[in-house]
Amino acid sequence: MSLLELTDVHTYYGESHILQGVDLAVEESEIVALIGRNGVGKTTTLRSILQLTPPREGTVRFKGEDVTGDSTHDVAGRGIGWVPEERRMFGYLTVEENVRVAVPPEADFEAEREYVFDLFPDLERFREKEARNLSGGQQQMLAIARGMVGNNDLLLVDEPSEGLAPLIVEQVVDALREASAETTLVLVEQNFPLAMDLADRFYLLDHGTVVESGATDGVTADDDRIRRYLSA
Ligand SMILES: Nc1ncnc2c1ncn2[C@@H]1O[C@H](COP(=O)(O)OP(=O)(O)OP(=O)(O)O)[C@@H](O)[C@H]1O
Repeated sequence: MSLLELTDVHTYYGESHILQGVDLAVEESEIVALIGRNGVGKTTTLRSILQLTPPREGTVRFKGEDVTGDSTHDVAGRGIGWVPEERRMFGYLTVEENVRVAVPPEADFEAEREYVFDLFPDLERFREKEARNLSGGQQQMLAIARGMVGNNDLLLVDEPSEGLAPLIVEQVVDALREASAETTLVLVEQNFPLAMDLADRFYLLDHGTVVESGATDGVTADDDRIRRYLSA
């Protein structure tokens, strides 16, 4: 049984048929990258998993259970964390307060704080700093930390390297590697070499379906089967 399984998922925004039968599976402790041009449905796939935009057809299974049509709150509560593209944090709250608001009421805040600060010691140094005063890389790290809170078994990360300078991207990659020792990762990533470097496997999307997939080992952007879907 796979940790996450999407079968023939069709998702719409109004009348726009965005996902047109997505099939994918993610095994425990893997890092899986979703790649493809702008607008092919990568973010929509993450939204479909979380039931933020529930699929109209097909099924999403997590830990063997069909979660299609469940509330996002319930799906997340089963152990799925989300790091949205826009990072969504509270700018006027400190790093520590941002972690605090991510901790579910029933969880132990002290334990969760220790867990994320152990994982990301840089954040501990900035714990009193307001999130709006962090650098882009530090904000991304905080967003990842917030996604890790609650002992999630799966973390969905949307465009972690977007808008970051190369040196900062390296820090974020390190943070994701730290995270992956603890949890399974599915990431949407536009930076193709980075996606191949970080992930174990990839799914290449085009027009709302998976057109290629496999191990990332040795795959380059020059690969014919990749190039025709990535170049404009
Ligand atoms: N809320 C929405 N309402 C209507 N259409 C949407 C909405 N969000 C996204 N779309 C459209 O759905 C399609 C897929 O978007 P999606 O964000 O999943 O693409 P993506 O592969 O993640 O690309 P990007 O890197 O641009 O985010 C696009 O054509 C986009 O314009």
